[in-house]
Amino acid sequence: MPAIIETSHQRSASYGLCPGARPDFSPVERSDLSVLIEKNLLLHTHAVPAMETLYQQIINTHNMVILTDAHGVIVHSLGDDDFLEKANRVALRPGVTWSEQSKGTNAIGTAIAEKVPALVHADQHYLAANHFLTCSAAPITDHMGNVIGVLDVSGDQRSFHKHTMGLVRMSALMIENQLFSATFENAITLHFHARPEFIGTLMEGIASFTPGGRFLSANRNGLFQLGLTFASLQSHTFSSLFGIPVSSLFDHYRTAAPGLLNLCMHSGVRVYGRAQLRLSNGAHALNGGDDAPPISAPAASGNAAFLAARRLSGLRYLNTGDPQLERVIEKVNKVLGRDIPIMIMGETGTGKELLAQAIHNDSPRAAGPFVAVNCASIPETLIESELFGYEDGAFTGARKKGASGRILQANGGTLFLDEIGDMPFGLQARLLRVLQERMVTPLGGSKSITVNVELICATNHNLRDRIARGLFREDLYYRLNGLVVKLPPLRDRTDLEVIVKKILCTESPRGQYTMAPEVMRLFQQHKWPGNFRQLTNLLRTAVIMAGDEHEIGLRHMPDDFLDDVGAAEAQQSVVSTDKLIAAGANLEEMEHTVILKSLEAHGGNVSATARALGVSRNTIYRKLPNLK
Ligand SMILES: Nc1ncnc2c1ncn2[C@@H]1O[C@H](COP(=O)(O)OP(=O)(O)OP(=O)(O)O)[C@@H](O)[C@H]1O
Repeated sequence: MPAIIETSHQRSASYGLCPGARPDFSPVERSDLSVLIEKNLLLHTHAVPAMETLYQQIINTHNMVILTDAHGVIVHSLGDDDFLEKANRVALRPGVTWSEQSKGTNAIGTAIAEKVPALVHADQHYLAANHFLTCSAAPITDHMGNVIGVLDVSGDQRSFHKHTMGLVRMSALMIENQLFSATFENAITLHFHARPEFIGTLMEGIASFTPGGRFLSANRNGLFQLGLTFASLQSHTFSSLFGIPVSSLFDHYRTAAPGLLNLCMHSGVRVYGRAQLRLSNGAHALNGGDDAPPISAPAASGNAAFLAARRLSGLRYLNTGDPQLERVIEKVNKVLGRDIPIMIMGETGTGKELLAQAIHNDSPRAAGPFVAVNCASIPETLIESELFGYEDGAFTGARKKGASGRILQANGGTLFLDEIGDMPFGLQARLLRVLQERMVTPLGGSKSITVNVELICATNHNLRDRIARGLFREDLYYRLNGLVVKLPPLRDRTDLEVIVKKILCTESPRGQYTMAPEVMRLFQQHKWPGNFRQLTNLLRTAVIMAGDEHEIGLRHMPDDFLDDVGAAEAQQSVVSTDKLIAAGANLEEMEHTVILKSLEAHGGNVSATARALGVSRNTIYRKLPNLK
């Protein structure tokens, strides 16, 4: 008999239980049962979906799935009818307690007593009346490590299956992780694992920190990976555990970088991570995708922790030393909170949305919602209902209860209309009316609702040009352009090196990567048509390519980038060949010059040079035998 069962039998005897005795079957009163469910509501809410999924795995196997509270009282059960009848005979039903004190050795009671998963099979049960059972139970713990309930699968002992225990443990873990995610408000949470593919799975570690970086708690796998007990973690902070400031985690979250953070734990073990911010109104957003829900306002304004978290994404974090951008920030700062619409111009990827979010975060409306709408990405037929909302049954396909619309959702906060130049002409008049009257009327509705939104628009079109072509209303244009600011494209910024360092730091917060000078030179020359979006993606890939190497060189650059810069190089060479021709150089000399120039640009990397010039490496070696 396993040691855990033997110890449990001794405990059962010490409770004065007799193996042959008829156990106490009396369930609690029905009314007490509702109090019990009420008391365990959070556990019940998160456990029921997991129990249903678990039940689907074991359906028709003469088993049942059971949830108990911390004392072993059954709160909820699901089971096969034929087995339920048998189970009833031993009172495996809601309201009955299965603690060891009441039933002797059994999986539920023993899991609670030992705080570990327990499998109790047939005659391992203390009471002879329960020998026909086989039971697998796993305790469910809260964020402090306290057992708050037990998940159990019990069935006829002839139906024993060796995988049942594994299923129960995984389901209990799933419930714990869900409870953990619902626990902390105003916290930044790190989801981490040594293997990136495990993030988002049951195996991930989850650790929550206050916005100031103080450790709050970690789930079971988080504690395991950190290698510290819950008690000893209480004195830790994000930076004492991961060696970087918690602001890096916010930075990663703020830039919505789809890549994972590469972190080094205090133990020296490397892990990958992703940040999640949970705010006091229950709104949360996972980084890593355009479909992340917008952050909306907390119920009560003035929440210090919430505002602290927001400020970490403010305007001053965008200022990396470029004088043009400094002027933009200066101007914007002057109109903050003055009810002046801001129009942001700039090429794609120059950070228009990030600037709009930073303006909101620094404005007196920071505690209100920030709602972003991209007018170019919503089909013309849907944009009206998306913006203005609609009443019950306003059009075919409308949701039964209607929808509030994005303008109303931004009430009390900021509405960011991206690509405003693409707003259908017909709707522009409606938008103008909303801005002038500060009222919105949902589609199909007759009542107007007062709204109070700060408006920020962005465009990369020349709106004057669109007005001249009859595509944009002049009156709306004048209503929108209170303060017009222009974000410089990356190629015109003087702070490229700082930007690169900042992005590298976000991608790999320990700052272990530097750029090879020849790559930086190419970066300075490149036109960056995709601006920040292109640069961020390129660096993200380069960091992965570099792996354990500390310097990012040309060999870590993607081919399309090398092709682009190669083509530009070649063009520059053509210009200089004019000079060579004028100087009377022959073809061979010109070829030498072009190859040498390209080699220089590629830091002497023959493969990159060959790729850029569209020839094989052998050709390069043949033309420049001294290279070998
Ligand atoms: N200053 C910055 N530092 C780091 N990353 C930035 C910065 N500005 C923008 N980015 C990143 O570049 C990407 C594009 O930014 P954003 O969406 O704000 O640009 P945009 O001008 O609104 O683009 P579009 O015109 O295509 O909508 C985002 O992933 C953003 O996180």
